[in-house]
Amino acid sequence: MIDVKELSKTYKGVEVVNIPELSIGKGQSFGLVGNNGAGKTTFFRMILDLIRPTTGYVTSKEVDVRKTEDWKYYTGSFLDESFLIDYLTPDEYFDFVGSLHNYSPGDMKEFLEQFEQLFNGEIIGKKKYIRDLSKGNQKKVGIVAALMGNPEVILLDEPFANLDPTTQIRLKNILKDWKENHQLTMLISSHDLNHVTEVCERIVLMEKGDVKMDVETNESTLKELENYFSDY
Ligand SMILES: Nc1ncnc2c1ncn2[C@@H]1O[C@H](COP(=O)(O)OP(=O)(O)OP(=O)(O)O)[C@@H](O)[C@H]1O
Repeated sequence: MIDVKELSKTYKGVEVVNIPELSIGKGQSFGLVGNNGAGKTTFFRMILDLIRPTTGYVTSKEVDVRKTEDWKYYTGSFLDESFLIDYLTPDEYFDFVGSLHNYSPGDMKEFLEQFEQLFNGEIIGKKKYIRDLSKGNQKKVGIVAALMGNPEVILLDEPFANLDPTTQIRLKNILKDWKENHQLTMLISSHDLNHVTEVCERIVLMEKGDVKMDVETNESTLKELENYFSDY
């Protein structure tokens, strides 16, 4: 589904991403971990064609993401708040994103109903601008908007950060459900080793731009990661 070849990014002579080859299959849940500055967000930004690689390329369904817009129709993403339109209310923002996917009011109602628990009564119908929401609630808006249009692929940067424990558990269940029932390909970067190993069937660990570990998640993965980071 997503393939990376000879991908690198260099800033001022420092290589911050260097991934010779990596493939993410359709329906895979792919977890990306690594300390601050490891290159996770830079990697995701290159997948989304938000920054230009220094070398190499990313393909989605075998087409270079820099060469067409086709992948944008089946790819949802939420990397940070800059993906939102913060002078809108969540309702207005969902209507806007929904209009891009030709959602009818009925479609929208049905779609949003799935997230009632996640929203916890704080998002819909509150007449609050997105910029005035808490960081966690902004994140909920961004993640839910990224799921609109039933994407085939979703990229989420730190989806669990800023969420309260109850919401983290709800989000985990939503992500697992979408992977199961919508065959969603998920790319998730996270510092939360517990959550990411629970949600993702594959874990890639980056350090200073390089892939240091690429494993299928099993019962010892969490321990291995904890050991890796504690010995770092
Ligand atoms: N526009 C830029 N100009 C210069 N350096 C940059 C730029 N963007 C990112 N970097 C550097 O690239 C490296 C990788 O950053 P990146 O944000 O991808 O790491 P990360 O793994 O997502 O980190 P974190 O876990 O802190 O979010 C860092 O050293 C960062 O300072």
